[in-house]
Amino acid sequence: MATGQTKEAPSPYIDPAHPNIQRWENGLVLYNDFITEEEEAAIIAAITNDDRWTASAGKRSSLHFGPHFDYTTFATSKTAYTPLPTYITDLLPRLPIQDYLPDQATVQYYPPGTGIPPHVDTHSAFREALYSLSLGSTVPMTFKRCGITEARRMRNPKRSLLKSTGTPETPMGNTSPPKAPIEETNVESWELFIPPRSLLLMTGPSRYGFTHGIRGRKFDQQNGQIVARKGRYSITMRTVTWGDDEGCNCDYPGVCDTRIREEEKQRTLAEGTKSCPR
Ligand SMILES: O=C(O)CCC(=O)C(=O)O
Ligand SMILES: [Fe+2]
Repeated sequence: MATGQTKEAPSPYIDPAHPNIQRWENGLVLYNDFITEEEEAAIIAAITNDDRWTASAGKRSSLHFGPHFDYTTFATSKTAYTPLPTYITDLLPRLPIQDYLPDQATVQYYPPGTGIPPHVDTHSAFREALYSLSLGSTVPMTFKRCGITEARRMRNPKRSLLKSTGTPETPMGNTSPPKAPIEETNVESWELFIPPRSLLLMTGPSRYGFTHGIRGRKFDQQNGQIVARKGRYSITMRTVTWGDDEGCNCDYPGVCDTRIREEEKQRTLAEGTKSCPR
């Protein structure tokens, strides 16, 4: 159900030969029934058996595989590493893009009422394809085309990828006093209901130039019905770039960490030139 400017997702393109696959113009693809109910139950059992979970009632919690995702740098840790479990490696040969495969995964549990703030996964940290496998409950995910608001938020020093104070509960790390809201009109923003057992793939603009996030609600309005959310697990799978920072030419400099770092470097140089006594 639309909230503010957020609308329902536009109609996807569906190839009649593959009715389970929905594609959007911005590069988003949803593979419905990517896994069976039996596979879902087995994966949930394996996830819940992991002895690294710590009690955090009523909060989103996560487990990391491959190089651990670091919520202070919004990239992967250079030191913390856990091998991918077989319930993830077994899925790799079935992923739609086989040119390169995920080597990092974050498993998250969302109790009803929790979500994840809108964010763009760090451009420089991961290759293009981002996957999210959903288990347990349908949730609406909001996709918003990035504009001035996101560019400003990404440049907030408290959020900065270099000086971030972000925590797992605030991946955008934006903890400063709110600035005057920016008037944005006609910004593309829509909610897509993501069912359990589906695989979401973000590529192109949906990966680089749209935020994605989940509002923390206990109930959702879906097709005119109020539906209680259940607990949801997701497995986000990504391919680490391993520090091959070759600059970036993406079409979204406003939310590109590589460009922001370059801006900061230029600003520091300019300030150094100004203060340098002749
Ligand atoms: O839970 C999800 O499906 C998405 C999680 C996500 O966006 C992330 O971990 O970056
Ligand atoms: Fe994400």
